[in-house]
Amino acid sequence: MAPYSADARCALSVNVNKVALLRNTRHLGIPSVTRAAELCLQAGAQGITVHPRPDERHIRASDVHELAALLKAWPHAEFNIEGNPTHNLMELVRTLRPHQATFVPDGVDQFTSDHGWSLPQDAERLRPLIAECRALGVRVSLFMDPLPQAMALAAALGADRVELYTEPYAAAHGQTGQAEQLARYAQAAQAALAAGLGVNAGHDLNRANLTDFLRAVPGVQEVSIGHALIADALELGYAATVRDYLACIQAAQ
Ligand SMILES: CC(=O)[C@@H](O)[C@H](O)COP(=O)(O)O
Ligand SMILES: NCC(=O)COP(=O)(O)O
Repeated sequence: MAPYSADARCALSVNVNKVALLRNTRHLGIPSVTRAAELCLQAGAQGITVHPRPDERHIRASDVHELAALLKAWPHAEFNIEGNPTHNLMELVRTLRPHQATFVPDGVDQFTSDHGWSLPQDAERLRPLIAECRALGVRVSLFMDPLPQAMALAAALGADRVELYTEPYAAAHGQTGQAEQLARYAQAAQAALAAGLGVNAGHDLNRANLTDFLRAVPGVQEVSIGHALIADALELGYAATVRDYLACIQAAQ
């Protein structure tokens, strides 16, 4: 894994879960998930993220296969598949070998992702699954709360990166607790970098809070953004929305 360089720009990976959620409310196949991904890539997004949950409430296994096929035409873009590796994630990783697998400790019926892995408690379950992904050439990112003391444990498991769960920061943005949250995330990122891990971030990031986060938290290589970005795209269109988010990232460089 190449170490993070200060001049590396943070990549935008668009999570298209919510396009699938809308698509699934009728049997018409619209809005198209692959078309949404293609338009976001054409506008400059550096990757596509999906979280195919076991109940297929939004992204279905068929979507994941179709997106993998689409991304073959975008060699510089990355495919990030999120999920719980003890549920349905590994079958997709073994078959499709995405650039990155993000391990998320969600339960089957969970409303949305709302916490990271508990280390060392989860360590021994994760270790062989991380090793299998790496043997397949798939980068592993662990979805983590911003706990500095957990970062060395994540690295010791063989993870390549952590994804900092950013909902607590997003909830505090624009409030009195914003600076305290940013300090938490900066400390966690510094601990991750010191442990040789790459740093990703995601959950409830949006155009209002993204630049402040990237200015305060060092070394973020990738943000995966879905809910707010797709909501913005309903108003602005995919291309203009992606360009706005890229501008938010650029403003922090
Ligand atoms: C792991 C994470 O924070 C999100 O990527 C998650 O995929 C959101 O899932 P829903 O889109 O089902 O809320
Ligand atoms: N890993 C975070 C992600 O992919 C999207 O999260 P959100 O922007 O939908 O909250």
